[in-house]
Amino acid sequence: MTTEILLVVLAVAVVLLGVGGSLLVRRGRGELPPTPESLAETEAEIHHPEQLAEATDTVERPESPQGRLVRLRARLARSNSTLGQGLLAILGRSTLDEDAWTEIEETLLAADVGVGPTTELVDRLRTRLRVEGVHDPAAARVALREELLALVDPSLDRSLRSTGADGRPGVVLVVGVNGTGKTTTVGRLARVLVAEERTVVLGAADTFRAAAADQLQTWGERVGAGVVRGPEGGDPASVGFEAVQRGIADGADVVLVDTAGRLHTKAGLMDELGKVKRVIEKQAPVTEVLLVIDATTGQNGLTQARVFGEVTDVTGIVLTKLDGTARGGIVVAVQRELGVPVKYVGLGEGPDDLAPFDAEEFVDALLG
Ligand SMILES: Nc1nc2c(ncn2[C@@H]2O[C@H](COP(=O)(O)OP(=O)(O)OP(=O)(O)O)[C@@H](O)[C@H]2O)c(=O)[nH]1
Repeated sequence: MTTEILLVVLAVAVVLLGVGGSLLVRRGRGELPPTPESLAETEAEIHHPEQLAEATDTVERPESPQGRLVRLRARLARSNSTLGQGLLAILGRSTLDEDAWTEIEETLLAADVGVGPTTELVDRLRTRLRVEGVHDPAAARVALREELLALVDPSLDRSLRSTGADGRPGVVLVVGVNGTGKTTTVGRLARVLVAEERTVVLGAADTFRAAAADQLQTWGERVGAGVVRGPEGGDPASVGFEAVQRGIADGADVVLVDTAGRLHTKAGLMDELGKVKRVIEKQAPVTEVLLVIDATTGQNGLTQARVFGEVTDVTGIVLTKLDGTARGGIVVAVQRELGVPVKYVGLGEGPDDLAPFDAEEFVDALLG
C-alpha cells in the first residue's frame, strides 16, 4: 500500500516537472507546451539571447579578428614548409637548369596550386629571372614572393558582406558538404562578428543532423547569440525563414544560417539550397553565400566547389583545416575554380582559430 502511494506521488511529480520544464523553455511566447502536432515542420524553436545569457554563467568575449592570421601564421608555415622552403631552396641553387624548374613545378602541383596557375607562375618567374638577370637568392625570393602574391590576388575584396539594408540584418548563408567544418565555421563566424560588436542570430537549418543544431546552440550560448532551430528532419527553409524573422524582430545586425550539405545529387542540392534562399528572401536579401571547403581533401574539395558553384551563387570561400595540410596552394586553385575570393581560413581547433584571409600575410607565412 505504502509503495503504491509512493509510486502515485512520484508519477505526479514527474508529470508536473515535465509540464514546468516545457513552459520554462517556451516562456514569453504565450503558448501552451508543445504537442507532437505543434512540432510540425514549420515550427522552429527560438532561443532568445536573454534566455541564453541567463542559462550561461558567463558570456565569452571572443578575440578580435584583426591580427589572427599573424598569430596563426606559424601553423601555416609549419604545414606548408615544403611549399615555401622547398621553392626557396631550389631557387637558391647556383644554377637553375631544366631539372630545377621541373622540381619547382612539381612542388607547386604537390601543394595543390593547380596546373594552370603553376604553369603561369613558372613561366613568369623563369622569364623574370632571366630578363632581370637575377642570380642571388634574396632577389629570387623577392621575385617569387611577388609572383605568388599575384596568383593569390591581393586586389580581391575579401570583406564579409554582412550588412543589411533598410534596417534589416545582413544574411549570411553557409553552405558546404557536412564534415568540412561547416557548423564549426558558423559558430566561429558568430564569434568574429560578436568581437566586432555586432549582434547575431544563428539559424540551424541543418535539420538532418540533430547534433549540428546542438553544436550551434552551444556556440550561440557562449557568445550570447540567439539560436533558431527546428525539429529534426524538419524543413530547412522554414528554419532559415524564422531565423531571419527573429533577426528582424530583435534588430540583430547579422543572421548566420547553417545549411545541410548531405545531398550529393546536384538536382537535390539545387532544390534545397534554392528553396532555403528563396524562402529567406521573402524577409531580407541574402548578402553573402559562403562555401566551406576542407583544405585537406584536395581534388575532392575542388569538385565540391564546382558543384556548389553551379547550384548557388557562392560569393566567398572559407577554407578549413589549412593547418593540417601541406596543400596551401588550394587557396589559389579554389579561387580560380569559382572566381570568388577566399575570405576566411581555419587554422586550428580553437574557437578563435578562424582568421580573415589576407593575401600578403598568407604568402609571407608560406615563405617563412
Ligand atoms: N585543425 C583544424 N580543425 C578544424 C578546423 N575547422 C574545423 N575543425 C575541426 O573539425 C572538427 C569538426 O569538423 P566536422 O567534422 O567537419 O564537423 P562540423 O564542424 O560539425 O561540420 P559539419 O558536419 O560540416 O557541419 C572539429 O573538431 C573542429 O574543431 C580547422 O581549421 N583546423
